[in-house]
Amino acid sequence: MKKYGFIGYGNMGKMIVENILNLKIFYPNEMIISNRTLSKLNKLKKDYPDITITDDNTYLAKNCDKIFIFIETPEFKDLIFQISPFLTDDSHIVHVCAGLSFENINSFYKGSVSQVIPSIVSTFNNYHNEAININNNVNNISIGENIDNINNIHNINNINNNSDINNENVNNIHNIDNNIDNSSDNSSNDTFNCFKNLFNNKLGISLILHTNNTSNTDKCLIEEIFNEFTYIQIIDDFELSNDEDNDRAIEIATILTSCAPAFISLIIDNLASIANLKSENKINVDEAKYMIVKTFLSTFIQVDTDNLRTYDIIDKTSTKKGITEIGLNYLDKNSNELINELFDSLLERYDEVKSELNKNYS
Ligand SMILES: NC(=O)C1=CN([C@@H]2O[C@H](COP(=O)(O)OP(=O)(O)OC[C@H]3O[C@@H](n4cnc5c(N)ncnc54)[C@H](OP(=O)(O)O)[C@@H]3O)[C@@H](O)[C@H]2O)C=CC1
Ligand SMILES: O=C(O)[C@@H]1CCC=N1
Repeated sequence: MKKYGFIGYGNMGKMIVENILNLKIFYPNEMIISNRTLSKLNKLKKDYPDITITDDNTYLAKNCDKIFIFIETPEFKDLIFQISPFLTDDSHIVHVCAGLSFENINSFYKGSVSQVIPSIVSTFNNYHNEAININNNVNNISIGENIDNINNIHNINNINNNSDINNENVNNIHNIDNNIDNSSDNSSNDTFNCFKNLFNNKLGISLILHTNNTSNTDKCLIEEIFNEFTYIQIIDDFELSNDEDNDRAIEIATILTSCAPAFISLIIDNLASIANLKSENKINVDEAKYMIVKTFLSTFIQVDTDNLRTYDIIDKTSTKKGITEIGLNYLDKNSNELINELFDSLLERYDEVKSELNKNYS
């Protein structure tokens, strides 16, 4: 029986592997995890003795058809060269490498490939107990139930309509334990629990793309796995179209979903330190952060649930002859340029990364 293989246990690999384990999507004994530095996997092995760990990617490739690759983008080609002797017609490669196009890969590997662009904010593993509680709810949802709700991004076909969610592979995703003890709940995690419940136990967005030689069974398996813990957006079957507009759309979507958590965090930090300075230390940085985060979170929830639209919030906050309006005018005048320049610098960086990849992959 082939296992599920996961190569690379850094930020993305660790998050996704731990989500899969915490949410009991696969049994540990059907997973092989490989990392260049084997010692990084010691804790995982201690926590899940039935999991197989290795630093030998060829061993993993021999024993797995479905292989998830979480290594740095420039390392991808060498890895495929290393494991390709062991890949078969049943192999399916799933990678998370930002900037790597199907065209790049097609120049040296013709098998079926999916690309997933995850986001660090889909992390459930820091909340292990809560994640187990989530599983209680997840178990009540038939796998794939939310797939109908998936949005697509403009110009790009939506989810594969003929995916069969009852197919054999999807049945390999297990939610093992239905009898979860909720007593581990504690009040310090109330916000996180409320948030999870509000958002159907999902955090962050994962963008998903498949090559058109990917079977519906394989597409469905990947979509179902990520659908368990993130909102998924399928960008389907446009690969190898050599359409630069599509590339840009994916890059922008990546910036909005994958890079943005870092930008938002930086804004929180800067707001907090300036609040601390301006209040002459009367509000310390942690207090300021608390106020900012709770306010951001509540604003996002209002907008996300359509309870209050952005327009309503702007309008209802700016009391006539009040204070907010001055700030709104200032931000409106100055933030467009800042955001424009931010996008320009990120897209410029994308072009550099792509040109480097094109050189190496032609
Ligand atoms: N970080 C993010 O928020 C996002 C990242 N991505 C993409 O995910 C990919 C990984 O990023 P990230 O997780 O941040 O990177 P990290 O550097 O945190 O992790 C990379 C991991 O891959 C391991 N590795 C590298 N080469 C090999 C190899 N040949 N065999 C086995 N293991 C190997 C490294 O091992 P070692 O321990 O020896 O260094 C390391 O643990 C990138 O392509 C990035 O574009 C996509 C969306 C979001
Ligand atoms: O910074 C990066 O390259 C990765 C891809 C998107 C988010 N982090």
